[in-house]
Amino acid sequence: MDGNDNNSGNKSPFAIKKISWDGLKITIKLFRYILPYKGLFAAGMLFLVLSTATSLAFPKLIGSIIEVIEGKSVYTINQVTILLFVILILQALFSYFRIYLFTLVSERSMLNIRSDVFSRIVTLPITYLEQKRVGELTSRITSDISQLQGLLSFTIAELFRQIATLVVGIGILFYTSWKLTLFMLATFPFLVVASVFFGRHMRRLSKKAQDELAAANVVAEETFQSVNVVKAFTNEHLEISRYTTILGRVVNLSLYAAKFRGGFASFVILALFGGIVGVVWFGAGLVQAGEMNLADLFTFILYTTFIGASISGMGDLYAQINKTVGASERLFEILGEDPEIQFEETANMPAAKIDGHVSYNHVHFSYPSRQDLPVLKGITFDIRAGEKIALVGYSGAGKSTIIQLLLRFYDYQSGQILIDGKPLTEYGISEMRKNIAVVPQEVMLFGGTISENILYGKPSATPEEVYDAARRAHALEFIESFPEKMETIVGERGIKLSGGQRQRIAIARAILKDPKILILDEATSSLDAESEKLVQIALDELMQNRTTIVIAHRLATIRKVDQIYVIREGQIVESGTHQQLSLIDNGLYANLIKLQFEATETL
Ligand SMILES: Nc1ncnc2c1ncn2[C@@H]1O[C@H](COP(=O)(O)OP(=O)(O)OP(=O)(O)O)[C@@H](O)[C@H]1O
Repeated sequence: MDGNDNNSGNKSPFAIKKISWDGLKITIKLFRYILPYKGLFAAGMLFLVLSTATSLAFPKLIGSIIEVIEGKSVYTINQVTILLFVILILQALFSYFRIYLFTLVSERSMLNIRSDVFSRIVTLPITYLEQKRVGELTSRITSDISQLQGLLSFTIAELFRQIATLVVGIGILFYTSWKLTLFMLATFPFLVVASVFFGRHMRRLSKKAQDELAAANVVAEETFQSVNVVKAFTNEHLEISRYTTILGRVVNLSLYAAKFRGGFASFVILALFGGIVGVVWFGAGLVQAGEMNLADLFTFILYTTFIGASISGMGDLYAQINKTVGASERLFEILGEDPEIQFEETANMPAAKIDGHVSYNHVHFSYPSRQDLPVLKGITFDIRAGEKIALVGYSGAGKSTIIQLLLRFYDYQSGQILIDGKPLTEYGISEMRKNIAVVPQEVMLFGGTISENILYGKPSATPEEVYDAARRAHALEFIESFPEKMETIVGERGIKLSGGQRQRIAIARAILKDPKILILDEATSSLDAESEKLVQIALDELMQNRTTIVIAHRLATIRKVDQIYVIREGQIVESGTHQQLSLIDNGLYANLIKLQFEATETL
């Protein structure tokens, strides 16, 4: 499965595809998002037809003016001019409604696609999301969807207009003078062949430039995301040169492409006007021979320019459709992935009623991305409801992995995890996660107020409950010291909270969630004594009457737990209370204690 998933990422970024039938079908499938607005869309189409018709009537009317000048018309110049104005006004009105209606439909349907793609992304399993870069996922809901929007608000109209101009225009031309039409059409193959040739090459170049630009964006994004690391390593210079190197490639490619685009534009001018000169020459002969009148020649030339412009625009249009098909395929790939949970479930599913008895029986696991490397090799332990245990061991031993399995981020390969005697897999993912709260090592706060951040634990909580949770987490001490109190903005654009303060917010979140099972991933860095004491008191409060698993990094804090499991290379090598384990001669736990003790001594 994973291999297949990766395949799409391995395709050469420069591979240029023809618009495939399958791709088109996918794009058409996305049109189901327009269905709710089909009335508006049909009205837009009507205005498109009308505005195209009025623009096609234009050359005919100019021809009529010539007829008036030649004295061959029953109308006066003023009458024809008024008609021209009426047509102009109508065209302006029709275009206005066409643009407005198409934009309305595209904005509304894009809103739905965007939110569907976003909800699909957040409900996809971690295994899928891990393979993607954040920038890649972001560009799905930004540039790919904008591309589709372009299709709706611009490309469809252009496509229709150009095809209509071509078909109706050539029809009128045949009607006016079939001889001149055949002559004119004979010059077209040049334009068409050259358009196809140049168009294909241009697409290849612009795809390359786009890929390079995307790579540059990834560099920029990664730099901004970890700007602290960049600065701490004084690697600004490295990042700037990484970015400018890629930008240089983008510019070179674009300049190379510009040469072609320039050449193509010159060619179009030559071919188009050359064709017109040819038509004028041939047509003038026909007029002289009395086979055609002057007004028809005028009309003819105007239609020819319209048609020529349509044909030369076809290449661009093809490229647009090609890009849209690509974007739809990528969007559909995401929409076609199976989510781990239904989006409605995350909001509405109540927490499973459990006591919190957790047992692991011979659990074996390796990560999907590294299947050959067993990470857990037969983990067995039992935590009765309300008991507290700690997982201890060197970095990389598998402690966090044990927790990730409980949260169902991944599925284990063999063995069993039971909650209250029932296999974990028999519970719904959401109903089980609603019973678990995690106080992570690094607390991440969302941009917003403190109260919003605490509410993250239970979005339906009342302000009193939030206040109470903050009090029990000993967070009120610092929250009350801010002038805006609970409404203080934190996160990227707000004030920065200290590590201990952020931890107490996370504890308040967990208190509000009121879970049966609690996971404490201890912060590796120690807090100052005062903060440490407050966090510890808050944690003691939180742990009461909950099954608790502590991933312990600083052993001083776990003396009170009921049982300690020492993990080494995916196996439990020692278990017992702090007392029992510290007495084992040359035991791993005893050694870890000694190491930490020595480390604190030397500080
Ligand atoms: N998402 C992942 N994909 C592949 N391998 C992973 C993934 N996460 C962890 N591992 C690997 O699994 C092993 C166990 O990692 P784990 O994070 O469980 O260790 P840990 O005991 O929690 O370490 P630490 O104390 O440093 O957090 C490591 O070898 C790690 O490289």
